[in-house]
Amino acid sequence: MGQETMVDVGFQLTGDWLQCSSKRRLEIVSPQGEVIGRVPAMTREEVDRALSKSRRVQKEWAKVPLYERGQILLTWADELIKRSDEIADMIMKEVGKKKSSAKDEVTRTADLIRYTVEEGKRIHGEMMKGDSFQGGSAGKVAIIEREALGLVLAISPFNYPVNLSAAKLAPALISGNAVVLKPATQGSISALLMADALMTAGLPKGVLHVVTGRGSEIGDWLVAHPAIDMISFTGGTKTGQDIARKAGMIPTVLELGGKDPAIVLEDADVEKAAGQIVSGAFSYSGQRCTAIKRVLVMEEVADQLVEQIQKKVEGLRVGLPEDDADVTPLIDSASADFVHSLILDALEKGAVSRTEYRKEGNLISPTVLDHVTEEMRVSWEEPFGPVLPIIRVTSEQEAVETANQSEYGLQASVFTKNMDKAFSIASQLDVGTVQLNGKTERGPDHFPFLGVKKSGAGVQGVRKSIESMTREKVTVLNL
Ligand SMILES: NC(=O)C1=CN([C@@H]2O[C@H](COP(=O)(O)OP(=O)(O)OC[C@H]3O[C@@H](n4cnc5c(N)ncnc54)[C@H](OP(=O)(O)O)[C@@H]3O)[C@@H](O)[C@H]2O)C=CC1
Ligand SMILES: O=C(O)[C@H](O)COP(=O)(O)O
Repeated sequence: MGQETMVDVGFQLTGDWLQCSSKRRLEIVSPQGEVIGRVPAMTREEVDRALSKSRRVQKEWAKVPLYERGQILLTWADELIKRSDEIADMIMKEVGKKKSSAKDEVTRTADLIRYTVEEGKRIHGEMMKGDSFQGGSAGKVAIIEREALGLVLAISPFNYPVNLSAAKLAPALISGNAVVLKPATQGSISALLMADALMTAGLPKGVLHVVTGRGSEIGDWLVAHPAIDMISFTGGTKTGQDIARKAGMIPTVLELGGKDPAIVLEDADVEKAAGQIVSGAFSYSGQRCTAIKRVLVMEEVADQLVEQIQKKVEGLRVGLPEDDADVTPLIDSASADFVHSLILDALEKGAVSRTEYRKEGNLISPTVLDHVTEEMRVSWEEPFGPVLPIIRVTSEQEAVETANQSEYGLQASVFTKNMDKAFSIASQLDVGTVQLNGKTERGPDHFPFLGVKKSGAGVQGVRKSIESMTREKVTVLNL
């Protein structure tokens, strides 16, 4: 893709850069409000055309020896590293992530692809003999293999446009699936650059299609398309619920919203906890599903913790991604207005701001709200922005109950030096993952990653993703 096509990119159809027949384009507007490019708004007919050959192409791809599929993916990882500056630059412009984090996203993606290839090669299936079951015969032998599901629909969100797309593509492709990727509209140029690196690496034409267009316009068409065999979605809870309803019997993995609490007990290393909480709450301006989105702190250490948090927040750089600021403008004005409304609601209801609150366009200063109570929306709603509510509690039981009252259940952190208490609290929390004395986060990427309640269904993480995109196939030998 040359420099001019960066401004007006085509879409990936059967491995070629094509322009849409409809000539309709979507403008990609940066968080600072600048138009940085245009992508095609594909029509339903074009989506149909893209998907119609997928089944045949997938069957051919699944026959390519696993080692060779792996080599293509490894070349893709190398290619991403070669182009990491260009891709990181686009991530920075398109979704407003600071350059160093954008670069980390590309490196992390290459690492994830390499690990996926290793893991994919080690999935060998199993063999069972009938005589281990009462009355069964040793002459009956089951060979259990894992085979690709077919065509995987990967739908990714804006906040990791490269990493969360590749985290679906790599496991799908290593196990012999074809993929149609629908990236978030804001983030789609970065995703297309990533896909271009994969085509350069030698992925056969038609194994991957990248479909651009508003989810609200083509999403339903894609999700309910008869060619789709599996859906891997990361994004908001409401969108995920809609998809689950429309997908019917198609297997789905959904990674959705969160309201991750950090529980701080009276014996915690308060300074360490504050450092982890600030990094967990404010990196990429809080636009992470795993961001710490509320603190539940024991009254005895609350003042001390708040003071440490405040000090560390004052050290955050607020500004533009180009200046490598920690807190940068939010993805769009709707998000910024939503976060603003949560902060105002809390302040009106008596929360005390420990930081000076400012909003300029989509840039919201990192905001620490103390004495937050359950009447305030920010106690329960996911801001996806740089605001941290502090809720003071008087017992561990209260902390656990408040944590579990959320409709979300992605992750939680517990800070304490008492490991017995830590494990006891962890066992009571209704979440996918509990981090003891560390911030909530997805990585390392080979760990299982999942949400319960409205945070998701199914599990990602390299091996788990491969398993979710394959099924068992049993052949029985009757000797
Ligand atoms: N648990 C997890 O792993 C993660 C969860 N998230 C969650 O995602 C949200 C923020 O991401 P955001 O991108 O705004 O989420 P959205 O749910 O708005 O969008 C996610 C993806 O879904 C697409 N989409 C929108 N409507 C439909 C539809 N009807 N059918 C099919 N696809 C559709 C979007 O396309 P388009 O952009 O064109 O609208 C985009 O590609 C937060 O709630 C966050 O917590 C984010 C990252 C990780
Ligand atoms: O998209 C997200 O927010 C994630 O999947 C979380 O990833 P992270 O914990 O590595 O930021």
